[in-house]
Amino acid sequence: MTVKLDLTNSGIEKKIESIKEKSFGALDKLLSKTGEGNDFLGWIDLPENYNKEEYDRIKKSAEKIKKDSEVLVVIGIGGSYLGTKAVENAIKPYFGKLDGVELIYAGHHLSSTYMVELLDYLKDKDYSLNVISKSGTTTEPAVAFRFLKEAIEKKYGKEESVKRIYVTTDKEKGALKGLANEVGYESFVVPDDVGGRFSVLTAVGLLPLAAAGVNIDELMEGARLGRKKYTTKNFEDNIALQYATAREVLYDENKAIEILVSYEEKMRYLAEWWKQLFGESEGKDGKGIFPASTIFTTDLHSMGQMIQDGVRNIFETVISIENPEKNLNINEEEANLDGLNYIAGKSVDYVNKKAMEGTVVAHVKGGVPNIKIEIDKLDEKNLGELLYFFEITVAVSGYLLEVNPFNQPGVEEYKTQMFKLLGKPGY
Ligand SMILES: O=P(O)(O)OC[C@H]1O[C@H](O)[C@H](O)[C@@H](O)[C@@H]1O
Repeated sequence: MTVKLDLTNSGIEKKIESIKEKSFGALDKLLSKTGEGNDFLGWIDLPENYNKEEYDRIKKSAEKIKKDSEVLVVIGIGGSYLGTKAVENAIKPYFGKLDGVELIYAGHHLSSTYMVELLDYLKDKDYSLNVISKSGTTTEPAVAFRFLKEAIEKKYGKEESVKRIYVTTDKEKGALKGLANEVGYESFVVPDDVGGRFSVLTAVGLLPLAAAGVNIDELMEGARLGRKKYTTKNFEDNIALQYATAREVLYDENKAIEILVSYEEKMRYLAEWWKQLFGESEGKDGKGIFPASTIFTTDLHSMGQMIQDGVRNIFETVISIENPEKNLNINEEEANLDGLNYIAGKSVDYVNKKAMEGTVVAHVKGGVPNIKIEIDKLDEKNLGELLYFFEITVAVSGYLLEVNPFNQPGVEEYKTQMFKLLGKPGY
């Protein structure tokens, strides 16, 4: 077992028994494709059932990008960039990069300052663009692409720039597809039945990740393992089902906020990806657990007070990484002026783990139930499995909540209001 679940500090182990059957029903609905949103279930079989020709083309394009570019600008928002950023940040070293290009993100907000500074930064870099939008019509990446396309064409000329632009979008719909067809950009497909927030294991995530030097074969292998484990119709063996059930019980007990906690800074963006996955899937019809995230021990010094003593509507889900990639021991110092000799001979990770254990005790005592997810180490394979684990969990959770986990009608509201203010035709 690579991903493990520990519910001993959740305080609800007995209650889980009582809704086990309901959870089974939810998983069954998902796997038999009879629930709401069943036209968006392509992600379930994706680890096995993906387009092999396209997968090879992704690898070839990644090699070409590595050869002719120092930077790949990933243009996308929401599900079109968060999975990439989550995996990239979890895998790459803190300082420097893997054996691949530097990924720079664009089109994930509308900061004019960012765009000016990015265009300036790219001036003396060799770069390529990967514009990613399932709908092909999202404003933020469209605006960014307009600027970046102009810049790349100016730098390399029309002909060469076409070979440096990669488009990932719907197979036939949307403005981006139209443009790609017209100009002849190398294109990749976001399958119809895979929603944006479930698309990290399609070309959406795989092309930029491969270009950055992430091992996408291992990522897919992990997801394949996840598919075997988390589609199992056996409660005792299926920890995604157990996690979804625990969340449902806690929500029934008015724990309306879930904080995803990690003690590893590299997991910051995995939590951002998780927030979109859970927030967009569950938050509807006046229901849903609000997904939040913290990195400890950093945020214990800022959010710790609120978690320990504030409104008791929180539970925590801690992702613990058993073995850090790297570790170092704290040395003994004769003078001991900093008073740290009591931990001399211990490793930094040992201190981190004790902080984790102590925090669990403190928060549980303070009325914050704790769920622990454990992985043995942070690598592509475990990440692939973890991504898939969360995807199954959120689908089952959504059905338990009796919402459609696969749409996001609420997101349209801000767009409508913004378009009205901008004077977009038809609004
Ligand atoms: O890939 P796109 O179609 O550009 O969508 C990007 C994102 O924006 C939308 O507004 C949705 O709420 C997200 O689910 C989606 O991931």
